[in-house]
Amino acid sequence: MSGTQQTRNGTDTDDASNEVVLEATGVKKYFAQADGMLDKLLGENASVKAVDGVDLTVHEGETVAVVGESGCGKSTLGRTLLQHHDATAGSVRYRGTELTDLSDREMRTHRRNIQMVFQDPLASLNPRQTVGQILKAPMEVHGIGDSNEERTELARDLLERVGLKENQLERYPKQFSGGQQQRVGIARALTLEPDLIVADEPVSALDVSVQAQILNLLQELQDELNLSLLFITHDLSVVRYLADRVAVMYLGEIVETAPTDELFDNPQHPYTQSLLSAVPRIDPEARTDRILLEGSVPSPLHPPSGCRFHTRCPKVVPPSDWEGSEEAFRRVFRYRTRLAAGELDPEAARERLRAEGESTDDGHVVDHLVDGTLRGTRETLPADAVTVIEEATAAVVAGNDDRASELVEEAFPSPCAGKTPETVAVGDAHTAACHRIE
Ligand SMILES: Nc1ncnc2c1ncn2[C@@H]1O[C@H](COP(=O)(O)OP(=O)(O)OP(=O)(O)O)[C@@H](O)[C@H]1O
Repeated sequence: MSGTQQTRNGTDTDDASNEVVLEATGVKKYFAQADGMLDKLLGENASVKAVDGVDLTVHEGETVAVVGESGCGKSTLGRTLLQHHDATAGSVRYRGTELTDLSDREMRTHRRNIQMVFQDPLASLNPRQTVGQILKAPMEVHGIGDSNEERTELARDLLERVGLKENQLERYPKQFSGGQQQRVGIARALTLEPDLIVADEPVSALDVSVQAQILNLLQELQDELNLSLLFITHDLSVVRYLADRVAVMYLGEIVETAPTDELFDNPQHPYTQSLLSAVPRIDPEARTDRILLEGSVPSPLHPPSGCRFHTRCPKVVPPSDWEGSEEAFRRVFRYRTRLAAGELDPEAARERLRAEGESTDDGHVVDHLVDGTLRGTRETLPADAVTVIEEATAAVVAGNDDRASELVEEAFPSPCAGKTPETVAVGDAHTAACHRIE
């Protein structure tokens, strides 16, 4: 990050004056693939690239949000930063100390400083312990408080601090509402007086009416205790008033980082733009049409080549010698993507023709699939492109999928599929990785 900005609690986050609490560089977390039959067929060395080269910095008193759809690797990133997972590669420094080099025993001391709040508070609280026991257990391990009475007193203070009553110390987690359970989860995270909290979807399991209360609580605590907060969420609307900076994650990579207001006002990456288009905006001028992304996040077992978002990107870049419009290119590129995903289904087409009493020979099936693909846009495409679509579809119907893929990959190349985009600065403290802005 460069330059100066104000954190939500009013302090400057100037590189020169504001200390870096957490600095992740090139962090990767790959999981060995489970030992199933399909996995064996896919190759022994296949690994799930859940986090794949992430750089992230959190300054003192700053809230950084990591956002992205489900399955983008956000939780894995959070857990890897906290050393709950061993990083496959990369560096994680907490106030200058390299955490990935520490032994378990050495890490235990640092855990005091970095705590986690989980999505499902009930699952993360021991049901057989009272709240008092839950709060006092970490204090005992870390030698906080000289006596049980002193620890009980500290636990009471914590409960009050998170908006619960001190007489609730003897209750069990199940006796609390969801929002109250999350308050207990937050109190537990605070027992060791950490200076960094990683909150993984802390409100997404709660009723909407309770979400704002928990977000307010986190913000109040942050102001009061000068905490740094790494806030993980799939919901961009949650971060608007909470985060100082946002890192947008897609399929294991950070694709855009910016101060929150800048990200909302001037998003650069098409993925960010599509996430933002789903956020309700009060200002009518700021409203944009909803950009619907097709499909879900691809498997991190075999992530797409080039820009990982290219298979779903509504702004995929045509090659320099493309003769049609950008819109026309995106249509043929979509065909290429569908074909690669095995979504062109000759048998379903044949069934439909049969049901309609039409001929089901290969020629008719090809025509039916091509018509479905072009759907009244034939005239808007260069003639060569139509020919390629016809030939590739014929290859699919003949059972030669490899030939079909070859044809479309050669005829409809895109820098987005061919080359990984560089992360470039697009403004003050604003970076993005997209071929459109290189
Ligand atoms: N222990 C594991 N072994 C194998 N794959 C895993 C493991 N943990 C996560 N993954 C895979 O890594 C990818 C990223 O998962 P992760 O939970 O980090 O994503 P996420 O963005 O936090 O999504 P969600 O909000 O749904 O948890 C997913 O494809 C997931 O299936």
